[in-house]
Amino acid sequence: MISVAEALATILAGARPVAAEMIGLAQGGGRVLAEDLAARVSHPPVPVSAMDGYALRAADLAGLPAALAVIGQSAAGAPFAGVVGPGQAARIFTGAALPAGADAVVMQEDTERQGDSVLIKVAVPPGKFVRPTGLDFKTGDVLLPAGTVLDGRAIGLAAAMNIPWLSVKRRPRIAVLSTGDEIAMPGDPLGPAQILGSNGPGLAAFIQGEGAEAIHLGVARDSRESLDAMIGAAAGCDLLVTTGGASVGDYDLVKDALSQAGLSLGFYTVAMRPGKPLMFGDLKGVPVLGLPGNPVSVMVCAVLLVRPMIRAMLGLESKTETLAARLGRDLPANDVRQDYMRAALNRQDDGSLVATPFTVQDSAVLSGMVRADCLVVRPPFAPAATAGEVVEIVRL
Ligand SMILES: Nc1nc2c(c(=O)[nH]1)N[C@H]1C(S)=C(S)[C@@H](COP(=O)(O)OP(=O)(O)OC[C@H]3O[C@@H](n4cnc5c(N)ncnc54)[C@H](O)[C@@H]3O)O[C@H]1N2
Ligand code: MOO
Repeated sequence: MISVAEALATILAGARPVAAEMIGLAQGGGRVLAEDLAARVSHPPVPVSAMDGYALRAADLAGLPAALAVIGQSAAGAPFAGVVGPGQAARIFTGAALPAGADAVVMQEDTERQGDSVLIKVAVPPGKFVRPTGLDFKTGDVLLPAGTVLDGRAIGLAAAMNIPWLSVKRRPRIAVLSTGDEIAMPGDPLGPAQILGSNGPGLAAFIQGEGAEAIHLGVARDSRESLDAMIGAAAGCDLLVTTGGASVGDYDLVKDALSQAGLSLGFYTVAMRPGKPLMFGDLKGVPVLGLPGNPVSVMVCAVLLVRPMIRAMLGLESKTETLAARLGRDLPANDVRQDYMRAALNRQDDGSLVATPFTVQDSAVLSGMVRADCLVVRPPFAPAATAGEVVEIVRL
């Protein structure tokens, strides 16, 4: 059995970075930029008003109120072509270009319109309520560097930068293979001892959420024929994740089937709970992560191993973030396996976090994994701990 840190290092060493592809801007949400994005325009392109009001020359407001002749109007998209001279003003609206000659804007609320003139009741300095050219950004500014994960803010900014196409990292293609004679899929007719397969759908959703593409190969039966046929379908993927059939029972055939198919084994069994019968290797250029069948083991391994692997393939920081929290209850001493205990997380009045591991930690209890806010990390051979002690947690 190797340590979790060794297992992770081996897995990450097997992650190959994916290449780039071009997509339309509208498809960019959640994708990772492969190249720096530089603005192709300045924003705003010309000085514009930040308010509805009057564009004028600040120097005309030495004596108040000041009566100015209104000589035209500038609306967003329909600028005033004339020049605002001394003693003159132009009606202006938010986002409209500041007319030549004007150097400030007075808000409508501080004015009184009187036919063809306007009475200005407040003085403003030059530049007031004027957004200068390039206030937001200028042509050539690199605003979104390579490696940015594009969220709504970034997509909006790219649009404002006049970027219709994006070079992004290709989504890693991850094949998911569930195994087991007992597995039926939701909606299937159920035999007497069958259970519903949660690992495939759960893993696929997790993988999609991490910015990769999940390819569900289906459920292999506990036979070499079925396994051999389905393993072959993973050729060309960036990673194959199997679930189940990883332990030492008579029907745990996944490792043998993969070995026969040409797997070069990296490791088998990791000192972690859940997730001990974990396997990693290389199948003719496709990294293979063999997870145990227990649904909680699968989800914990997804968080701790599959996520970093996907992030490494996308060129993103792969280290799992941990936080400090106080224990909400006493815990016994730990054994040789690093424990990831499902726990509730609450914030105390003083702002500190308290993590309370559930009393049932069975790796078959998926509802507990879903109820959990975090995993409490217990290192191998950690001594008994009392409530209030500081522990490391991984938020879910
Ligand atoms: N003698 C030993 N027995 C076991 C050991 C051991 O060290 N010695 N390790 C235990 C641990 S820890 C784990 S974890 C399990 C892992 O076993 P397998 O990977 O072989 O998993 P299976 O036996 O195929 O399944 C375990 C459990 O999970 C259910 N399962 C499987 N696939 C799915 C699925 N797609 N969706 C939902 N549930 C699934 C399956 O029905 C079993 O109940 O081994 C222990 N035994
Ligand atoms: O390692 Mo198993 O995943 O403890 O249940």
